[in-house]
Amino acid sequence: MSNSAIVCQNVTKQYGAKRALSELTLEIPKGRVVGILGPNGSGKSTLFRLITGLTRAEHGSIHVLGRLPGWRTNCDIAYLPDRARWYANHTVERAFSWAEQFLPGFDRATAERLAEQMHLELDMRAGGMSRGQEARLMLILCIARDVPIIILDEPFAGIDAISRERIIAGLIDHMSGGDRTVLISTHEIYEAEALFDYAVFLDEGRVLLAGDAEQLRSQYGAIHSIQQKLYR
Ligand SMILES: Nc1ncnc2c1ncn2[C@@H]1O[C@H](COP(=O)(O)OP(=O)(O)OP(=O)(O)O)[C@@H](O)[C@H]1O
Repeated sequence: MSNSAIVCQNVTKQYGAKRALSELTLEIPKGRVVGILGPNGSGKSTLFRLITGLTRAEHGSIHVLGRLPGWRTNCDIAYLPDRARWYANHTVERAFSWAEQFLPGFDRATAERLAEQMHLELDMRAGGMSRGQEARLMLILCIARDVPIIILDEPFAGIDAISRERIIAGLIDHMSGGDRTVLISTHEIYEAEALFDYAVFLDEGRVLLAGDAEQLRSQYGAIHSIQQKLYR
């Protein structure tokens, strides 16, 4: 059985004349927390949309747990898209009930524990939440699922530093020692660095550098300083 969670071979994705991914080849091992890093427009969200089957590549192949992306592989993926929102009239409690019914692998007890840890009250309505509170709700709905792959697209965007620290601490606590593969794209690399044990640096739809975070650190220094050097 393969040790790879996701395998991309020579993947090219065009949006009209714009090439978002260009002959991208990448192998992500199972059971790692992976930082998908790169400047605006480097192709991070496009890669996630291809993995979740929301869009198709013009060339190349993608395999998720050995299968082509589609509804079967999506039962194995919890995906938090960029700029995700929840139903305004749902309280946290109602969102958890909804998730229990409709999201494969959602565990309510885990969600309630995470909500307490991330200071999110169960009777709050999504419509009355601050951006940071809603971001925490969206994140919990994703990570409280017992699925082999979790994809978080910019989970910390627009969230203040205190809330970010709280979310990252909750994530580290929740993810540590698990056997899930977690892909996280973020520009908050300095704060999120401790989360990653594997890193992929993209630029203009290609992989510039990828590998085990410890090996990269011993070779080049901290992940955030690698980023500074690569995109200078
Ligand atoms: N639906 C679309 N139609 C046209 N062009 C698109 C579309 N989605 C993405 N692109 C383009 O593809 C390229 C890659 O975009 P993508 O959103 O994947 O980058 P990203 O690395 O996630 O960026 P960011 O860090 O800003 O979220 C960009 O140049 C973007 O403008």
